[in-house]
Amino acid sequence: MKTLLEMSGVSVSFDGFKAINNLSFRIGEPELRAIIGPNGAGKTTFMDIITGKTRPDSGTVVYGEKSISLLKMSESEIATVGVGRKFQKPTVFEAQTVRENLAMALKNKRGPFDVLLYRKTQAGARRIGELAETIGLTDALPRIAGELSHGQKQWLEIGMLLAQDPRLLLVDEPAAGMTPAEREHTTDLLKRAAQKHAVVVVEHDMEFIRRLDCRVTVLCEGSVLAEGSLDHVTSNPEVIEVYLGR
Ligand SMILES: Nc1ncnc2c1ncn2[C@@H]1O[C@H](COP(=O)(O)OP(=O)(O)OP(=O)(O)O)[C@@H](O)[C@H]1O
Repeated sequence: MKTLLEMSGVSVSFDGFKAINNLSFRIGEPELRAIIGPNGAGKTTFMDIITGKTRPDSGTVVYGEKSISLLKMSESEIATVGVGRKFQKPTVFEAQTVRENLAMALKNKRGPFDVLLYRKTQAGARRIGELAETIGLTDALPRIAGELSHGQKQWLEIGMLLAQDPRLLLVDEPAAGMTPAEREHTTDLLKRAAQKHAVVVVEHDMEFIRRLDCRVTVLCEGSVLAEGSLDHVTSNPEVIEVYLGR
């Protein structure tokens, strides 16, 4: 597995408080990685640094074969090189159908006016079909997105991110507000996405993480406290003390 993103010695302070403290992290492509840690551990800040929303005070973040520095790029440039982010709250176009949402999200090199045209091309229709299958919304394609359940909206948004062919997908607390059946579907979906992409999932729900069955990074006070299989990290006394034992 080749490395897609490597963060080394990254620190960031907010008003003198070190939210990220000499953090080093590496993810391969493809790979599925879960990030856990107590409140305030720096999980959101970690993702903000990758997407360019927060600039670190020191350290490096390099990406891709050419090891380009993400720290020199704007948020939109970082998105263009293939970093997609899914926030906790779903943001789909509620008044459009599932099919239209996916069509709008498809990478379209011909400009915005051709979006609906693209939908009608064979390649576009095939890709929409594939995406719908990946996210388990094939039967829902003609439905208005606003009528979907919370879980279905989350899957649609993941599909919209996948439509843009990201190389790295950052997913923030996907299990929140989902039914047990929706959570199960979501873990399957993320595992499928991680066969081709690098996928980082920040989540508190340990059952969800167990189902992801992937390498886990434990963050604490802005640094990596432990890393490895879920069984490995959850048997670490320090992890039990700061996170699990509370
Ligand atoms: N813009 C900011 N200004 C000041 N402090 C901040 C800012 N962003 C984050 N912090 C602080 O940095 C620390 C890390 O926050 P962060 O949101 O990254 O943690 P987290 O692991 O995502 O927590 P949670 O699990 O609660 O979402 C916290 O103590 C937070 O209060």
